[in-house]
Amino acid sequence: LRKAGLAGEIWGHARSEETRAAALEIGICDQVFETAAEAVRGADLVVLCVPVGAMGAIAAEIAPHLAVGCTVTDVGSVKAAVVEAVGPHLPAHVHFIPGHPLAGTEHSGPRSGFAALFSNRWWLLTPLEGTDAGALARLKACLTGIGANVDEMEVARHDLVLAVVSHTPHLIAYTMVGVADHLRRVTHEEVIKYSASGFRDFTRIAASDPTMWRDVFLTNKDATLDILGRFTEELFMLQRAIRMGDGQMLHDYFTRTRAIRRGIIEAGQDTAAPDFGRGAPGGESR
Ligand SMILES: NC(=O)c1ccc[n+]([C@@H]2O[C@H](COP(=O)([O-])OP(=O)(O)OC[C@H]3O[C@@H](n4cnc5c(N)ncnc54)[C@H](O)[C@@H]3O)[C@@H](O)[C@H]2O)c1
Ligand SMILES: O=C(O)C(=O)C[C@]1(C(=O)O)C=C[C@@H](O)C=C1
Repeated sequence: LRKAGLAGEIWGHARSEETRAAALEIGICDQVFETAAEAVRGADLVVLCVPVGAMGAIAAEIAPHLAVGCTVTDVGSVKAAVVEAVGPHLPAHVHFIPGHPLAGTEHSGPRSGFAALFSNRWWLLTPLEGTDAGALARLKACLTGIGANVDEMEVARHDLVLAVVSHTPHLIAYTMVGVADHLRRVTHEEVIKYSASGFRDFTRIAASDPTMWRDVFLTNKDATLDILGRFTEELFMLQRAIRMGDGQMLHDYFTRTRAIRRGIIEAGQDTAAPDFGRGAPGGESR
């Protein structure tokens, strides 16, 4: 927002003195406050950026302090749970428009942010019934102004789609790294020492914030369990093909998945390109 010149003043809140000081030091906030209530005073736009499970408490705290006509949005990875937790606290004189940028890294904290993070990435909005058209248009203009591609989606559909493209893949990465860690004890560290790039990508994902991902799975339970069930069925099918020596089945399957990957690249949605280590000041490199 700052780089695009889209905000007059940016005020922030974080619980720890260290995080507030970092936000001032790197210049992403003009002022920081010890409470969320102080940080939202007189704001045109409020963005909630806490783990999904913490959204409700923050909404309750800020609700009495929100200006008339203010837009409240969020960046939570799950939408139904946020709508349920935040919506009831907000007064009728504010516009609540839930959102989710499909961009991020395994790093946390203000020093992991960088101006190009949302550039050419999807930012999904899940407007609720009766959302003010003017407020929605202003928020969209703001997000496209920072380089994001904005789309609208219905809340339940968002949670199902994200269970496929983000939540379940994270669970699989966590599991695979757990399996390797268990094996490491048997193989005297060779697993980690010789891990090839496929496994290294899994370890990057599995290094993501534990609180954030705990909340994702606790709040997008049904969709994740549905996709995980389908994943397990496919896995058993592949397991059987390996056991039976069914090379044709394996080849056909991998040909299909290769086409999906190529489709993603052709659509310009390849996320492998950014160098997160370089792009995230202060963040660890991959
Ligand atoms: N990291 C990603 O890849 C990514 C991408 C899209 C959306 N999101 C969503 O964005 C939100 C924030 O994630 P982030 O990656 O910016 O995390 P982050 O760790 O950088 O920031 C979260 C902040 O919330 C604070 N916090 C945690 N629990 C809190 C509580 N109970 N009360 C008040 N503050 C609390 C933390 O101290 C931290 O300052 C989450 O809802 C996450 O699901 C993350
Ligand atoms: O590349 C990463 O580190 C991410 O996992 C980012 C990622 C994802 O693509 O799944 C993670 C969670 C989100 O809610 C949005 C984006």
